[in-house]
Amino acid sequence: ATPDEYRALVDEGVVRKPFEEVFGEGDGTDVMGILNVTPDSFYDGGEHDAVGDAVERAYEMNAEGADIIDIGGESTRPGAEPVPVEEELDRVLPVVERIADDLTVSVDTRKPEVAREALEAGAEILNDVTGLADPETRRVAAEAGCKVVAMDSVNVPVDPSAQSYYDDVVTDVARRLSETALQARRAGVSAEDIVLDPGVGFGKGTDGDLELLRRTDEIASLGYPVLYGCSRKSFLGSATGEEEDDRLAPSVAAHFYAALRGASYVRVHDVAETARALRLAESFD
Ligand SMILES: Nc1nc2ncc(COP(=O)(O)OP(=O)(O)O)nc2c(=O)[nH]1
Repeated sequence: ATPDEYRALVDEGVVRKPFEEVFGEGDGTDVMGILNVTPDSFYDGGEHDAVGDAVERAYEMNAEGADIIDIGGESTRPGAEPVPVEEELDRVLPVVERIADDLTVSVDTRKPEVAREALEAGAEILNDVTGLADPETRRVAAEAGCKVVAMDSVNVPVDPSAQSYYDDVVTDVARRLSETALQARRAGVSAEDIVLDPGVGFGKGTDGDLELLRRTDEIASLGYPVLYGCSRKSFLGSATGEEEDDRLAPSVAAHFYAALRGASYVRVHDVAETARALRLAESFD
């Protein structure tokens, strides 16, 4: 939407977010640093203190400019091994407990039990790739009064009977995200605690991911802060032709662009490089 179209939507009360926050000054874009506490990250069969390593990495990301540390105990990659609740708790809780007093922690989980215990241990944000599809998770978030990142994951339709009426991925994702936000609010999650995330890399295909990035401003004009998580994702490799490299440059460029087009948060592996690029974006304001 252009600023004029957006202003008209605000006047009609269609969208909630103040105009200037989406198109104007705003307070910049926050960096969410990714801290995977999964076997293929820190755990090497218990050879040495995996919790200590994770804690060290959390403080390192904070020093590099991360505003939030996103702790995940289960990979969401398609085909990844599901992790039992107890195991996910054993991976996540010790790290949350060690850093939550100093750092802003989000917990990246699909399980209400993990959400509840991580929030009790001091996490302030629930990051749910299923968009709080589980009613129990919505109850946990409402009771905790925490911030939530609700991500669109196409294989978890909010309303199973709703078909994708559009042939346009951005309209389709925007519709599902609006339904996701309404579903959370009906469960008692406050509107100002909701961050929406189009779920780049989750079932939209390379073209869909590129379109969601290109039209960040349309997702950002839904009336809620948005988070983009493009870091090192395969669509960046396909789009730039470097299939196997670490995709650092396209990841930083993607989040720089998303920030300019209205994203309030970016979820990244490479915190220092991204934080520096965002300072350039903020200098444009
Ligand atoms: N809100 C949000 N959460 C997410 N969690 C995991 C992944 C991808 O998970 P995975 O492929 O396991 O890798 P990593 O956690 O290293 O990004 N992507 C997102 C995302 O885009 N948005």
